[in-house]
Amino acid sequence: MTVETRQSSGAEPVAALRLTALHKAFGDTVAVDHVDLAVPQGSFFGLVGPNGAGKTTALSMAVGLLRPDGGRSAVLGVDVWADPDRAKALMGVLPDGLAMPERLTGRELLTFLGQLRGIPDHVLTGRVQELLDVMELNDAERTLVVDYSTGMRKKIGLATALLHGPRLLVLDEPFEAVDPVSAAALKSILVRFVAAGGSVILSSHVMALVEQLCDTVAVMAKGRVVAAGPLGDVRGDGTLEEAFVRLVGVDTGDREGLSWLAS
Ligand SMILES: Nc1ncnc2c1ncn2[C@@H]1O[C@H](COP(=O)(O)OP(=O)(O)OP(=O)(O)O)[C@@H](O)[C@H]1O
Repeated sequence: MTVETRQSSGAEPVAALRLTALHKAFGDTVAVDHVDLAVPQGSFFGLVGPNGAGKTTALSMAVGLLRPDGGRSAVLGVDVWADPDRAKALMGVLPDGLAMPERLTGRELLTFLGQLRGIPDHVLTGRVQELLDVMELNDAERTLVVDYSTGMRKKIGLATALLHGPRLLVLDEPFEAVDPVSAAALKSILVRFVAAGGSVILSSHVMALVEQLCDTVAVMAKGRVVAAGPLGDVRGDGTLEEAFVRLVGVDTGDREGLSWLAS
């Protein structure tokens, strides 16, 4: 598929993902408040924020899983809501709480999804085997996805996101519940994906992981982006965790209460 990699003016590269005034409210709760965000092509982008900041809602709208109340999302210049087929071919998505056909083995699931994507059989068979190898899911050859552990579900979810060779990966908490050995393997896949020109957006609560992997970050709080840019600019002289606490205004002072725990 041909996609634009430069704006028509010729100067600015097209963003891997661009959110423009993206907005969503659930009743009186404004989950995402007119968010503007540009994720540069080739970046490893970390989205962080406290619980309820709006990360999952923003990413769900960005990838076409949740209809926004307003605003736009474009992947490599392709509007996700106006041209979903083209946009979704460019993206691999690991959503929060991924629903997938569960009464299939990992191999069956990947083969089924690859066929839905129109990947020719001779290409698909090799890709499925490679993904099962890399994710170390071969030992679970006869296990149905419904019986997978949480970490195994993350791994098969990431495999489904990679299957069609996307240009952008959007991953909601990809390392949650993944053991350290598997996490190291997943990290190296993602680093290689970015080195080969792909772009990754991941949300995480683990600041050390974001600092280790990401070159660009955005901090969300109360539905808004309160800081975004190169990692070094956002964290300043301290750690990302210190910058996060400063930016979201977390109260870290001593708290009263739970005195019964000290007895
Ligand atoms: N389907 C829904 N119905 C009602 N409110 C919702 C729904 N989804 C999200 N919200 C609300 O929107 C706000 C943002 O939630 P969201 O899940 O996007 O945050 P988050 O940053 O991903 O949080 P976490 O880090 O805890 O996963 C929260 O106040 C949440 O209660």
